[in-house]
Amino acid sequence: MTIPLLDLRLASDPNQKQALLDLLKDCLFNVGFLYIKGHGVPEETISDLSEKLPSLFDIANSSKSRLSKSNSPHFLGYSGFAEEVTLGQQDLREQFDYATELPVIYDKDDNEIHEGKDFSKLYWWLRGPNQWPTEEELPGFRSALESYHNALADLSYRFLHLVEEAFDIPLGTFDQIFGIDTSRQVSDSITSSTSYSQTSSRKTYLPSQHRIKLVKYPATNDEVGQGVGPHKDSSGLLTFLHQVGQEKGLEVLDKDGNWIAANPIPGTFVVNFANPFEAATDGAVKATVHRVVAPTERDRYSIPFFMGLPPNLTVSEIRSCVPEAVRKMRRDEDGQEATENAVSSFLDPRWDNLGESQLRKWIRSHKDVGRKWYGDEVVDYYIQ
Ligand SMILES: O=C(O)CCC(=O)C(=O)O
Ligand SMILES: [Fe+2]
Repeated sequence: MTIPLLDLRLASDPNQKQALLDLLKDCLFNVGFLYIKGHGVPEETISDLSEKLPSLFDIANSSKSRLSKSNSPHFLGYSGFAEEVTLGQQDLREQFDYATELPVIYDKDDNEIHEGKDFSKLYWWLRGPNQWPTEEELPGFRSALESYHNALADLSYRFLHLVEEAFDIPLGTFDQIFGIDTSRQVSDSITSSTSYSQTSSRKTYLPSQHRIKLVKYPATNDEVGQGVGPHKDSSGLLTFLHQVGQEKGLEVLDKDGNWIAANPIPGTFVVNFANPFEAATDGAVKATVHRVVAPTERDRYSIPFFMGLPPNLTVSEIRSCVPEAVRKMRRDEDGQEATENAVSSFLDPRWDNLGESQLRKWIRSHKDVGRKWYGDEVVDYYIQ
């Protein structure tokens, strides 16, 4: 089985656009992952950030400690080699987590009223500033990362407009949940001939927090190891992954349970569908299971961008953007019960707000940070 490669430039060619949308539908409903090219992100924006990664991971240990995630209630910053665990096994990688630069809006004192087991507003504390190396430590890093962030956010909105077209729903249906006017991208680059729906005023959301991970998988010198264990992404709706250089290791699970290599292809991003997408579509689009086999000879670097969702968005609200015709596809295939099981593993009704599932995810993968900032009672509640 080969992973489809979609050229997004075909979206602006009236003769080829339908073929692109048909292929996208196949990726959404049958394959589960894809590469994209012709995505409009300038090559220099990608290389400016990618080429700084070796120096970023080579900064002094004292700088890494200063930037440690344990300093951040927002789970932003550095985590050391093999500090994260997937499926009970250590991941052989180190990473820096960054996000849309946002001010802290969470007020701890305001939330003291939530006593007992009501932690339902704590997720606002995930929003907050990044931890940056100084200009002396890594010249130009912050501006390279911010440019990359902005370009990928723009790409994610444009890509979502194509998904809307593949779902046969009005262009701009999802715009209302991003709290910004994405109509500019619609007219700029996807199409000028299709109309899009006006954003509704029923509920407004603050701008999303997108997340970017900068990852290094050091060469293991011939030992086979787990770079990152099999998982579905849950930090947003869609993931756009840039694999730096030619190091292999990424594998995706196909419908028949086979691991398929998703080797780097220059000029492309790999696109994954994340858990909230699976929930929004009632399992019609399944979240992609993937893993990374640790490289044996040369270090491997990668940059996943996770398209964020507003934390106070509920699963039922995002579901209401997806038409019944799409959501029932999974039900027709597997029956009602299978749908419920697939979706409930991610979204327990106890944490219906996406923000709460995010907080739970971060606490589960970094319990020490959780205990330090959120306390034992909260951590024990979420890891049960
Ligand atoms: O490094 C990669 O290629 C994939 C990383 C990944 O799947 C993740 O961080 O969620
Ligand atoms: Fe992932």
